[in-house]
Amino acid sequence: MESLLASPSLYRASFPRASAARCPSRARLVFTPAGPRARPLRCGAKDSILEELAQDDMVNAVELAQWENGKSINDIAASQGIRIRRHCRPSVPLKEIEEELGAPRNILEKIIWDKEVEVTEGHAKKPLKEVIEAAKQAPPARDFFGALESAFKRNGVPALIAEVKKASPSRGVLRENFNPVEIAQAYEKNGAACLSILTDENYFQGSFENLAKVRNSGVKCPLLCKEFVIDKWQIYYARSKGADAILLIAAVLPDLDIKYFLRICKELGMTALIEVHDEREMERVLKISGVQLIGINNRSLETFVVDTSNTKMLLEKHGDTIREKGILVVGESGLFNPDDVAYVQNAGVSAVLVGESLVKQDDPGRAISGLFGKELLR
Ligand SMILES: O=P(O)(O)OC[C@@H](O)[C@@H](O)c1c[nH]c2ccccc12
Repeated sequence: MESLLASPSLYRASFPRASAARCPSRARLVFTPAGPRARPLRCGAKDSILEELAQDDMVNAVELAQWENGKSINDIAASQGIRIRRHCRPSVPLKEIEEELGAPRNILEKIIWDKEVEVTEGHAKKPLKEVIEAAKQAPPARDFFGALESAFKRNGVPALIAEVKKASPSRGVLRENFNPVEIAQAYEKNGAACLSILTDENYFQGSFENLAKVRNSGVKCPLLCKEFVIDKWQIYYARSKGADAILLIAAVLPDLDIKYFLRICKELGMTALIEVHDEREMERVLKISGVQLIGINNRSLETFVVDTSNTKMLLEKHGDTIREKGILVVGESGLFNPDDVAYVQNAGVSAVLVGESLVKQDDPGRAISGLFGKELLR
């Protein structure tokens, strides 16, 4: 079976620089998703993306050493300050996993544990090869980053990424009569630069079907697939359904995974929105080359606490580096009125990601001028 949770950390044994002789010890240590006896690791197999990363010196010595020593993904993550653990065994009943790891420590960890199961099912339904092929057949990706840049210039207020969001674990159902296409069209008509479509079903009542429907409805805005990405399969799948951009959450993904997934996005012509919430995540992400777009989430996905001063605090500290690198920043979550938008704009964002305050109103399209205090030009 193909490596099911295909994050690069689980590809250690197939890393081209790793010698075959050392594979057996790594094979014992590497967590394979279906359990320790799942399959022999393919020692000699190549992963061209990792090969490229290594050649570009994107993979640093510490990362290489971690691989070669067969460190588990949770150890690597913890060494980078990541608190979210993976269980890596989607076919094992959750009860058994909880006996070993304890209950999920917070909602984000729970979401990720469920996502591991979901992604494995996805692989079984549609093998990676097929998904890659479908992604390559899809019409070309639209320029998500460019759309944000030009909308910011055109309007003089942060470009809007308007979110098509039915529900969330913190707020429950936001809109009963939920028609994703109608909402998307209303957003576009009223000046949204880009749209964000939630695809997680379990916690946000979203779907890939919604993404495809919006893409096929004639909406021209570039689309962000709002997903909890842990595996490259999801990126190809999102592209095959029409996504132009994908969210990568630094609280969940070790550096190497971010680098690896960025490379896939580049290959597919997609933009990656890298989400950070705290100082440590921001520092990690700023060290990764090729990052164009950073989202600062004002909401902690671990506690649900929303605090817009988070954007200000992180930009006060890192604004200079961000400007030097030409990175564009998106202020995410908890924005309700023109004062909120002005506050994050003054802090230095060029775009905002807004769901609740638009989707809850009778007319989500008209809600846009209320949010900005003026009409947006398209
Ligand atoms: O509905 P709000 O508070 O306007 O937030 C939108 C968006 O920022 C939020 O949905 C979000 C930001 N990052 C995420 C990661 C996963 C799920 C959801 C999110």
